Amino acid sequence: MFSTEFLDLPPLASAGGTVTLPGSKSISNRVLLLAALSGGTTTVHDLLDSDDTRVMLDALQALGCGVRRNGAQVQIDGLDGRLGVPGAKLFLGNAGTAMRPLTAALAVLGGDFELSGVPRMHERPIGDLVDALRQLGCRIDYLGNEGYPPLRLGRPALALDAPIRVRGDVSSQFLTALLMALPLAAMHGSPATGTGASSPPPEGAPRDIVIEVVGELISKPYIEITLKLLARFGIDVQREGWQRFTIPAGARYRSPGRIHVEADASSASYFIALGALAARTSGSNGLKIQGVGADSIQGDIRFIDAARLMGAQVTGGPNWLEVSRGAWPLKAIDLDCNHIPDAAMTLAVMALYADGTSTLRNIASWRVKETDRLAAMAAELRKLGATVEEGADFLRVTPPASVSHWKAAAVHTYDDHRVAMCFSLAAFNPAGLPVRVLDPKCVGKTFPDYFEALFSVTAPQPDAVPVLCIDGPTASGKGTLAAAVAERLGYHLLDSGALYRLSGLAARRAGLEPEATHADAIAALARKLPVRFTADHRVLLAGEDVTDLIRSEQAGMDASRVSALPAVRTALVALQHSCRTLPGLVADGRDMGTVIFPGARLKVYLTASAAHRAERRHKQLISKGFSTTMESLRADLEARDARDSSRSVAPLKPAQDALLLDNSDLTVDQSVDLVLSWWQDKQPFGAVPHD
Ligand SMILES: Nc1ncnc2c1ncn2[C@@H]1O[C@H](COP(=O)(O)OP(=O)(O)O)[C@@H](O)[C@H]1O
Ligand SMILES: Nc1ccn([C@@H]2O[C@H](COP(=O)(O)OP(=O)(O)O)[C@@H](O)[C@H]2O)c(=O)n1
Repeated sequence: MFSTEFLDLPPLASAGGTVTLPGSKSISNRVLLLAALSGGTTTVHDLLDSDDTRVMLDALQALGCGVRRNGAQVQIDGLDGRLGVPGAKLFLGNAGTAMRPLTAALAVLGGDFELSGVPRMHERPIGDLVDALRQLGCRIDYLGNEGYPPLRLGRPALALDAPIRVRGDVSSQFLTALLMALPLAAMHGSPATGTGASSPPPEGAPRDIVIEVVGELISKPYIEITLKLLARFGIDVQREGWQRFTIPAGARYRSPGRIHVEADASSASYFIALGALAARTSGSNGLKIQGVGADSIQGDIRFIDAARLMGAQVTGGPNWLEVSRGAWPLKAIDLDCNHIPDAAMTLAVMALYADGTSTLRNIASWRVKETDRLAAMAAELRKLGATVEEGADFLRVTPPASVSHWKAAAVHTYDDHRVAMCFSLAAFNPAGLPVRVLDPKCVGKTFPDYFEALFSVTAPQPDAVPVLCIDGPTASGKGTLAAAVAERLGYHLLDSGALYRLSGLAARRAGLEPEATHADAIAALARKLPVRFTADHRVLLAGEDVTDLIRSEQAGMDASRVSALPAVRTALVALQHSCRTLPGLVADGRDMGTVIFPGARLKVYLTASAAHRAERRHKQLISKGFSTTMESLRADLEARDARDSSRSVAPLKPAQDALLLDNSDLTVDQSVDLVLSWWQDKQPFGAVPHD
């Protein structure tokens, strides 16, 4: 996951290959709650690992459920309708799929619970659910604003004789919450008085429980998911149209033992759109999406129909889809999107590539999601150059009038995963502009590795992957600076010195003195270096961890000597070029800006006085347990400077267009901030990274 302040997406050109999607958020959290309410143990396969599911798992654990994780598999020891650790205070982040069903289940069960979340959660209405629950005798108090979390739940005196009425026109999550909670009452009958949290509700006469929906029910497909999952857990709800739902008397949750979570159909929408709007990467067979098929139980899968209307070609099987570009430009649409509220956001971005004005209707529910999505989408689409009309419940998008009307935008994401994922698709703009996504980690809500998945199936426009070079003499702080800058930008890091150090080590191990007579043999070793850089910054040579070994002064000297051999330098070129991958690269060395990446967008030539460098290296080596003296170090580094600067091939010198930075009197943080400000100046997003 990218946890950077922003992520710059270079202009993208094509898509191809296979992407495997994470499990659905809606299904994951419903399954977790149902497993918790059932008796026995449920093994959940392919559970989504995200902020919202973690929130739910933590809450269930706090309520006394056994939770065991084993990769994408989780075992839940259910409590057979007897959930409840009295006095539990549950923090539910911004997870509506946890807040609503838990409110209902805990309010029906009774106990002293407090449910709260992040500030945005306290702006998301819950009054209609609370009204419905109060109607049936639940005791619920608002701890903040009337109609919104946080909530305190007390002990109910359930009255289930009359049908329970719930509004269906604000969010279908209210009805889902009631459908999942009320079998608790049907299971035990309706107690006349409140029940203790830790003791089972007393038995009464089991009776049918009826829910009536007031107003037109929105997001019906989500209710279908709820009903299908309830059936898997032994509860067969009878439905009359979308107005009346009956939970039969004596209904009882039964664990299915094991259950698989489908991949998220809303997440699939970004890749369906990608296949529809990107050219096919040469040599690939189009874009395959693994984990969800056209017969999915999730309503958002109907996004396929909308994408087809816009021109996408979609085929598929039970657990996969294949998408490619059909009509191009895409065809403008005018569509009622009530049945695909989440995925419809993706259509708004596809509309940027359409042949006219598109209108998305009946999407008022966007206003009460993670953010006011109608306002958010309108504002961010406008930043890209689109003309947008925002109505109470519709959005009308006209693409930029011509290529030159597209604008490079820093997209604000409002802590809303879907806004971030949608706008990544703007990187296919015909103007070849990059797109900045602010706060990219918000995708953690449902799809933590979204951007990694996107990069794995997309190809950039030629030469579009940005490179930032940092060259300079030994111990000037290149490695430190490069690593910090790469981390702040979310870019890959090329420590080219390590490649020369590894080549020197490989030569030594092969019994070759690092000198000209062995140049070809060492070059042959360098060309096939069995090197691997791990995510935790270790360097492996043929599987052996040599991270510390290659940092000795001896290894540095050997590196300097092999690096003077032209054949070795040539042998390492392809490996260095192969590191330039999405979303970008920070390259550290001696000739990054002069030879390897001459077209790099920013080149920094980093120096510090010999005295400062010797002192820094001394501290560094002593802290790693190597014994050395300042005098020998200074002599070594001056010898290395001389050799690096005087060699015939790729001598150490600043590139003509490099910016010089003498950091003798700067701290590491000051150097990092300065280089990032230079980088920022090269971007088309304006001076400040925020809007
Ligand atoms: N601006 C700086 N001020 C003080 N010390 C620094 C600075 N930059 C780097 N250092 C320290 O100097 C040492 C050598 O830095 P390193 O990044 O390994 O240099 P290089 O890659 O250029 O050989 C490290 O211990 C590092 O923490
Ligand atoms: N791009 C590069 C990187 C390193 N090198 C050589 O490899 C040696 C080790 O590189 P390094 O960056 O790890 O060295 P230090 O700067 O840390 O001493 C240097 O002394 C250079 O001679 C090079 O020639 N070209």
